Amino acid sequence: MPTERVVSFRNVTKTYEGSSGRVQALRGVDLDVERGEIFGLLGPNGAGKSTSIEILVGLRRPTSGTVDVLAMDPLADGPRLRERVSIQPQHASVFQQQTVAELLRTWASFYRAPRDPEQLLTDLGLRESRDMRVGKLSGGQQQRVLVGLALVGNPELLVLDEPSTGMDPNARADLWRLLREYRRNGGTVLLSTHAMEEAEQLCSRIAIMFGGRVVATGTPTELVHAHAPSRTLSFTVDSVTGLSRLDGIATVVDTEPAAGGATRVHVDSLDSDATIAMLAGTLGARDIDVRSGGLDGVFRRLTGHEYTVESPVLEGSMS
Ligand SMILES: Nc1ncnc2c1ncn2[C@@H]1O[C@H](COP(=O)(O)OP(=O)(O)OP(=O)(O)O)[C@@H](O)[C@H]1O
Repeated sequence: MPTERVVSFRNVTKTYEGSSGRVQALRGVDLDVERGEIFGLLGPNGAGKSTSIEILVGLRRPTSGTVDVLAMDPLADGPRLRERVSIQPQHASVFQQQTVAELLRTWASFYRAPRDPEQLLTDLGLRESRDMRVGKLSGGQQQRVLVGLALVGNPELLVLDEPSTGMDPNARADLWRLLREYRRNGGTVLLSTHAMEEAEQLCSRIAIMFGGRVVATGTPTELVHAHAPSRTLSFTVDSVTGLSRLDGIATVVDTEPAAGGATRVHVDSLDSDATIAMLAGTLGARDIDVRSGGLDGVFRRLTGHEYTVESPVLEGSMS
């Protein structure tokens, strides 16, 4: 099936002039999102996710580079773009006095072909809160309302900046269901997230951002294969004397005593199939457990950091 590019960034840079100097938030971002994707931007604090999103919807002007969204320039074609692209508002604080239903109805009235606000209330798990003032809702419920405001216009492209922040697991499951259904009906989603699980389970493709650049792009599986292919296997053996047979296939990273004088062994391997065959065969290992490094492993490998690390690039502080 031919793909249709919905978003394209080419060598996009953004420099902020701040009180503590110039901050180079984007240092040459290239990004392509195709129609029908749920595309995730993943990266530590300060990587440039929000700046990219704000440029994408025309809220900020890039310092240089080219941005194309549905064949439009977000700055020059703002009003036309906003009919087809919705972004979730960042804060519910400006809507404190309205009830949830009033707010969704008002917002729906801005669009030509909105979704049914009442159905959306049900889909978002907000039916019982429909007559409550937004200011009285919990943080997670307010977050659902903000996502609802982006969805009610029934856009072609839905842009969400950390949509599941503050949501409990049920709310997050509701959100994922809604976004998958929206995609099945032809929609495209671009979202930023700090949650590896969200990126892994929800997103069809991911761009990992770090220090104002996209450092890797691919499906979650492609990224894991390319950047964190090693798996950790844990197993129990009665004797450790045979472990040397794993040389060349797996590396022992830890051992610990287990019940009945046995030993629990943890190894890393790039060839888990061969390792399992050896463990189950000659070594007589039991309780074999296999774990992938997952996107966590990819993230550590590409950024050299655990998650949520500040990484601003302060021009003034560079020699
Ligand atoms: N209005 C602004 N003025 C000056 N610097 C800014 C401004 N907005 C963002 N920055 C800086 O630009 C860099 C990128 O910020 P941005 O908010 O785009 O990152 P992010 O990946 O969205 O981070 P987070 O995960 O914390 O939301 C950071 O160093 C940030 O401090």
